[in-house]
Amino acid sequence: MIYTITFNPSLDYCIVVKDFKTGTINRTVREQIYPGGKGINVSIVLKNLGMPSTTLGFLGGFTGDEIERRLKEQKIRTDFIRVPEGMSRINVKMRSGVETEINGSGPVIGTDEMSRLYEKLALLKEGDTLVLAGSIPAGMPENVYQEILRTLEGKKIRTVVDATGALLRNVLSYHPFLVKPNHHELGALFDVKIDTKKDAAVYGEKLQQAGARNVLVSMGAKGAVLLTEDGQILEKDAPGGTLVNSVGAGDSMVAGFLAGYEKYKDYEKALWYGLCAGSASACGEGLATGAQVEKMLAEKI
Ligand SMILES: Nc1ncnc2c1ncn2[C@@H]1O[C@H](COP(=O)(O)OP(=O)(O)OP(=O)(O)O)[C@@H](O)[C@H]1O
Ligand SMILES: O=P(O)(O)OC[C@@]1(O)O[C@H](CO)[C@@H](O)[C@@H]1O
Repeated sequence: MIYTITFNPSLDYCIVVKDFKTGTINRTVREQIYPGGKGINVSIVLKNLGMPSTTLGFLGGFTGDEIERRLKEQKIRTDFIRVPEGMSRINVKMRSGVETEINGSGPVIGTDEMSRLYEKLALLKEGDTLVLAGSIPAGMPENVYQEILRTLEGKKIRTVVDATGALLRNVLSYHPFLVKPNHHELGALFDVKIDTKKDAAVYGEKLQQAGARNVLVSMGAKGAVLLTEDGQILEKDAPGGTLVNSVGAGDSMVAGFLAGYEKYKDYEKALWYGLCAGSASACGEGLATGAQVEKMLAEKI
């Protein structure tokens, strides 16, 4: 079974505003609301690609209820822990020529709720996959991802981490199966600017040297570089298409990679699956559907 953890789920309020201006009233020309948070997005795209998963994490308030209701509506298995105070955040994603995002900080997670998460994680079995993705709520220690990987050590659970900064750096020595920074996030870890696939490979290799088994560096419209545990460096352009909404493109790529790897046990095909899922999300409204990904796979492989 695949499990995704979203520490800080959200309702993504996606709006289109014509000529947005600060300091005045702007009105939307289009608005949509989706359940969000990186782990949740991975679960949604996995479901769209025919792979079941269970969403773990923390929810609070009426926004938390709505996130869960929408996931259940999509027949996605949920096993969230409720926080007694505060509400899950609403993240604003605005398109007005460019994309602007305002992400909330989310409710405080208490020690009781954290213990309940560890109880759930203790039930994971050999062969399961755990995806840790996204930011953590304010006040939570930055070693939390590392602690989770530490408790799973030796259990033969495949771990995937899509996080930034210290959250990512701290897990590397626990040999995650996959880490997926984008090129900006990878550059920030080493205080460099990464613009080319060659540089992405150079710095991606440093993550492998620090312990990651496979490193997938996504580069937006430019595609991605995959460094595999068997020593391959695979570079691939993204399938073409016009950007509509990049929210969740990276999460879709993680889902596509996992689905492709599960299906073919082949890194090159998994990379291509990931790219097609990422691009199908980026070039359409909402997250990639199974049909959109299939269409891209069929056209370009
Ligand atoms: N403008 C685009 N055109 C086509 N494909 C895109 C575009 N942007 C992203 N993608 C696809 O999605 C994948 C992941 O994108 P990106 O590198 O932006 O991830 P990310 O920064 O983690 O995304 P996000 O944080 O927006 O979810 C890319 O490798 C590519 O396949
Ligand atoms: O604040 P975080 O946890 O880093 O990112 C949260 C978020 O921006 O990531 C997803 C897209 O990847 C959205 O659904 C969600 O709003």
